[in-house]
Amino acid sequence: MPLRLSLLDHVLASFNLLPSPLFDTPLVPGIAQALVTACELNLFDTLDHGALTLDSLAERLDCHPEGLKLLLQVLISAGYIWERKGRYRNSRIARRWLLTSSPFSVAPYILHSPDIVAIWKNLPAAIRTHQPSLRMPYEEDASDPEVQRQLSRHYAGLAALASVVGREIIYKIRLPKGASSLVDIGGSHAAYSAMLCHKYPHLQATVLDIQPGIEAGMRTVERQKLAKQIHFVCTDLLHDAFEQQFPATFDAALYFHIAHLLQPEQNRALLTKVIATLKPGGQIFFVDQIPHQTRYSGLANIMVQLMANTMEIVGGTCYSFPEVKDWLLSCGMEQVREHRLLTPGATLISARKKTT
Ligand SMILES: C[S@@+](CC[C@H](N)C(=O)[O-])C[C@H]1O[C@@H](n2cnc3c(N)ncnc32)[C@H](O)[C@@H]1O
Repeated sequence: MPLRLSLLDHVLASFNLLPSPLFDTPLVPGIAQALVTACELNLFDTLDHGALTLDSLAERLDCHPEGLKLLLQVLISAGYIWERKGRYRNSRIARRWLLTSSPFSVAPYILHSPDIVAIWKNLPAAIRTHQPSLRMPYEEDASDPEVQRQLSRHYAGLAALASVVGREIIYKIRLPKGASSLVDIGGSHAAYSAMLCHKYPHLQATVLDIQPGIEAGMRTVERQKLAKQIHFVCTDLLHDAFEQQFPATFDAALYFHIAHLLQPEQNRALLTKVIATLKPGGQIFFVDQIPHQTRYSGLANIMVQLMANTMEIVGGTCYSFPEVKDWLLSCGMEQVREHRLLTPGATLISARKKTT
């Protein structure tokens, strides 16, 4: 965690004797930049095979030792690096969450985070006008090399996030008995479909997305050798009648992190099409940042609130459980249930398609 307060800091802060707003900025953004810089330099992976002295680490990272020392000091204070007798090594946090070799690595999301921070520069305009001032990244011209790089960071970041939050979600998902087919709406990187295919080896998953998303998904499929189980269909979810290609075809649908991108009427229209692709009794699994479901976690609260602010800038929003439930019931679903997750910031909702 970036801000590690000593007991004295805590006591002074609790008596309101410290200028706490100065910790939120510029301290936290400064620590964030140090972390992004370390990931861009590949610092944590370089320390994966053991502790190194400043000079040998600087040589491997092609940095000046005196410059690198300053960065290391911040990373030590923030809890990412340990130093002993002049040798530097990864902390437990860095080993679990930042190494390419770790199945829990969120490093790709850290590398993507400056793109999110750049969106926040438009927050004042969005708050004043309650109008989007930027387009969604998916609406940008995907033939532009800079947009391609940005989308590639975005999908890699989302896939990394899936490796963290996905385990708990996939553990909680119980597909209908004998289920053999799944549609993953806007599934792009295919990480959730891949986890479900590992859990249900007879499952066939179809990922619907735009071409740049599919390219990210194909990399996952190739890495995890799932070409026989995961297939891709390039479609515009909002404008194409994909449900005509798949009438009552699937046992289950994933609708993960899609709702917050869309207006309520768009969600209702898209869900209607998705549900038309489900067999009677088929299930939909919905994951998103849901406000008011997170009273148990301060972290979850702030994550959902920041997501709502981000979406305000690009024309989306975060929806409450009653709103989602209302869409699902009006689209012919029943048994709408909310499943609490320990991982902060996401909520799983499941529902079943009526059989009559
Ligand atoms: C926020 S991401 C969610 C990705 C994935 N479901 C997850 O939970 O990590 C939204 C996804 O919707 C896809 N998408 C956005 N607009 C789309 C459209 N009009 N047609 C098809 N896919 C779209 C994006 O490419 C992206 O993969």
